[in-house]
Amino acid sequence: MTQPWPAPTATGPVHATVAVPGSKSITNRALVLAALSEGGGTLTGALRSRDTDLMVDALTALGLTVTVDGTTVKVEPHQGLSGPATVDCGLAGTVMRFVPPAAALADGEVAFDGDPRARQRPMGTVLGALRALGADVDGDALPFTLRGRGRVPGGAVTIDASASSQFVSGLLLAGAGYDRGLTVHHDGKPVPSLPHIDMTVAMLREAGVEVDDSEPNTWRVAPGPIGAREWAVEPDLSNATPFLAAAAVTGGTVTVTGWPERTTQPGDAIGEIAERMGATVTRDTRGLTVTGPDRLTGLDIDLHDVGELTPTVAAMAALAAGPSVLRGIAHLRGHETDRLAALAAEINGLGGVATETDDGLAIEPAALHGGAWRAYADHRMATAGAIVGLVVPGVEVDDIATTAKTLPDFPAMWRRIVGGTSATPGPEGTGGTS
Ligand SMILES: O=C(O)C1=C[C@@H](OP(=O)(O)O)[C@@H](O)[C@H](O)C1
Ligand SMILES: C=C(OP(=O)(O)O)C(=O)O
Repeated sequence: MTQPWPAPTATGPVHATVAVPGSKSITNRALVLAALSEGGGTLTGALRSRDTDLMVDALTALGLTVTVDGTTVKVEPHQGLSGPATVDCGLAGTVMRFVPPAAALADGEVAFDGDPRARQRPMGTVLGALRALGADVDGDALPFTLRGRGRVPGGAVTIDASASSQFVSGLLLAGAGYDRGLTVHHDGKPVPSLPHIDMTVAMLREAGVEVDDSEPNTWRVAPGPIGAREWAVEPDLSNATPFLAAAAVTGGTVTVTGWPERTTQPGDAIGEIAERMGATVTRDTRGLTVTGPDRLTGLDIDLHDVGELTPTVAAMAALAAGPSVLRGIAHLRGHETDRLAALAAEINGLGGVATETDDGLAIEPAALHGGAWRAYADHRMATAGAIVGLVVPGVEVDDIATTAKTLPDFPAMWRRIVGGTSATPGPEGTGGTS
């Protein structure tokens, strides 16, 4: 356990320009697609973090040559994946849900495990689907072993993806490699994080794969080769949200540079959310800029499509002048931690009034005081504590190092923006010196 991190308190409005490193979701999809393309692939602007290192390590364990030079990552041309191999999923949903469907195409045994909490994250749907598609794998959760036979028959499968969009994305990413391709049909409560499935579909198409998503809740991937290509990774817009929140909660102005004009990243929704809470938001050639009001207003919002933003939005809501209701996010109970329980506990621990509902959180305005803020090994819980600490003196995050999951340089970048200088990625692209 690291030392508690005294969250820096802003002495006035935060003004900064921030460049965030590449998107976790795009980086790990591009790596999987390069691993399934005989020509490999090159990523520029890739994220370097625990989750993406775990993906690189997984592909290396499966016999590929992956070279990493700063934020350029190259998967060399290859003849396919092979075992025996051991894959450490850490706590990365993208590794535990994306690699097994790809590894089913490997020749040889592949053993998967991860952090203690990863063993509790929902996984049975993916393994059940792989069995139905003809892969040889036991179990319903980590750890498990997959016995790859170099090919998967594929075909149609019906799953309940209401616990995670990653179940669908993982299967789709590998489906073109299955003999008969793949049709995934969802049957159950609505699938969360649909923009992340749109991201998967868009990237598959960019790699030359035919995907039919014209029918709601059904995705068809035609069998065929995946093209080798260069992937220019967009900045991680979810990781940008704490920095924009810093402006929103202090009445300052923060610009995140390189904001894409069009994107499938759910982080794009932060503009509309900040506006609804009273901030002014502009998009121009410099990026996306948020200017905070004197005091944020609360909001009632369905975050089902953009659940990844919940910790940031909850932190903003805890500092707002009016009540908020965050809905549509029951599936967050299966994230890095039970995020609904964790957010309610930590906000209440500082004197706030947050209640878990069936599918989200209700947060009432309250005067917060300093105290401990637990991160629960969850990068976004840690950054939510940092946001609260900007305006509430004496907040101490127990494990700020957990931000290394997707943004290893978060503490340094945060210190710089609170100190009034710009934060840009360093030579390794992980948010170094400005
Ligand atoms: O596919 C992806 O890259 C992701 C999908 C979402 O997962 P869920 O659908 O489980 O929320 C999101 O929360 C996660 O951070 C990344
Ligand atoms: C839910 C998240 O991560 P994972 O990819 O591990 O599911 C997240 O980053 O908010």
